[in-house]
Amino acid sequence: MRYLTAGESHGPQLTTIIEGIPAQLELLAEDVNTELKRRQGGYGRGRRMQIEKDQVQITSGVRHGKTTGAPIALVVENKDWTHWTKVMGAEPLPEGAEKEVKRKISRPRPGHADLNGAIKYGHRDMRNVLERSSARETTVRVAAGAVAKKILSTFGMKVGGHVLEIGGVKAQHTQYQSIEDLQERSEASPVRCLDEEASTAMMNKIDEAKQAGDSIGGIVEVVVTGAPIGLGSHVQYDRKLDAKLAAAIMSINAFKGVEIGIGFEAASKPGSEVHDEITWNEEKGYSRKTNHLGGFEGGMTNGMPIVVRGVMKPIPTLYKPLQSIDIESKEPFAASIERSDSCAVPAASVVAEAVVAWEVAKALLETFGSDQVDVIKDNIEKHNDAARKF
Ligand SMILES: Cc1cc2nc3c(=O)[nH]c(=O)nc-3n(C[C@H](O)[C@H](O)[C@H](O)COP(=O)(O)O)c2cc1C
Ligand SMILES: C=C(O[C@@H]1CC(C(=O)O)=C[C@@H](OP(=O)(O)O)[C@H]1O)C(=O)O
Repeated sequence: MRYLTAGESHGPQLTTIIEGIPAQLELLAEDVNTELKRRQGGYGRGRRMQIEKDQVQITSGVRHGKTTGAPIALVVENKDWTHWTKVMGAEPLPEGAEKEVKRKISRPRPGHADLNGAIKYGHRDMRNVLERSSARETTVRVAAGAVAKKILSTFGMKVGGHVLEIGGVKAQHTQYQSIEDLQERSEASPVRCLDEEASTAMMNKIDEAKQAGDSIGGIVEVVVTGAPIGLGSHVQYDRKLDAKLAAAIMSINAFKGVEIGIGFEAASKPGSEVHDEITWNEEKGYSRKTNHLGGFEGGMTNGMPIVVRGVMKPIPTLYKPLQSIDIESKEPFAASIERSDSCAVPAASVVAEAVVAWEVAKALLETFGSDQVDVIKDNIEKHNDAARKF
């Protein structure tokens, strides 16, 4: 199972081609659109999200609501494209037309990909970098994640995500009864936080940051339930599923850290308070009294819920200018900008769900086969039965 994405932030569309999805999986455009809508929401977003109304077109690999086993192509249009056709066209500009299009971007933003990308690829117009480094790309990663979520739900696994912290405001009440409870309550909060009091304080923080021309980051958490024991493997470094999840979270724009389970807290605790004691009964088989390690030992799932956290830095584009250097004049300047998000942590929690779902679904198919749904289902049932009695 693999996918690539293509598309620029202000180009005509974003595309993903997904390979290795089993045949006979029920998949509707609506399954994808629900996730796209969730990613567009969340308090703290800028004006761009009022322009876009993300909707997927499934152009390959699905027929009459079911996957065929062929590559799946998903396309999402950029509504903003109509304002950018001249600036972003693929054809060479006609003579004299350069003046009509916006001037070259020569002023890199601290914290964004602008300067490094310009030097690496030799672009004196940094638009060639920012168009692709933009988190607009996460639209189609969420689309691919929606397909992964469909695989997981078909085999009894569920994914939920929520926000734990924004701009230093920490959620105090993060307990949930079930994954459905987590999903419902995070959906009801404009910042996707389970703690109602903290939600309000987070929104106030976002307003304050916006008024001050600043931006803020935060922490998100993703939970996956129902994973069989043994996804991933201890036998080779590049088969450890916890490592793949860490890379997936770090691949999201602006993410700077990852924790599995209690993560960094483990540094200050004795082993007796970190390792999860093992139990067994006939009905459930092996289980754990606690889940400090977030569902992983030896790079493999242990049957407990997978718990992954990620930290997002504040958005780099600021209305309050930071100093930078114009690459043409080599003079310092204070950046001025047209529009940006002030906080995208709630939206990023949806992206985090998608990338985690993708890695877990991929590991699931690596272990149990990838051609057709019913065969995979049988394989999982047999495995779960054997693990219970083991
Ligand atoms: C959902 C989402 C929305 C984002 N919106 C913006 C934005 O409006 N302005 C901005 O400068 N960066 C935004 N970012 C962050 C940048 O894309 C990111 O900082 C940039 O690609 C550089 O990568 P790095 O921060 O991982 O080094 C957003 C990130 C995410 C996940
Ligand atoms: C378009 C999206 O996010 C964009 C991510 C982004 C960035 O620099 O990462 C910059 C902004 O784009 P623009 O400059 O066009 O306003 C965000 O709106 C999206 O999430 O769909």
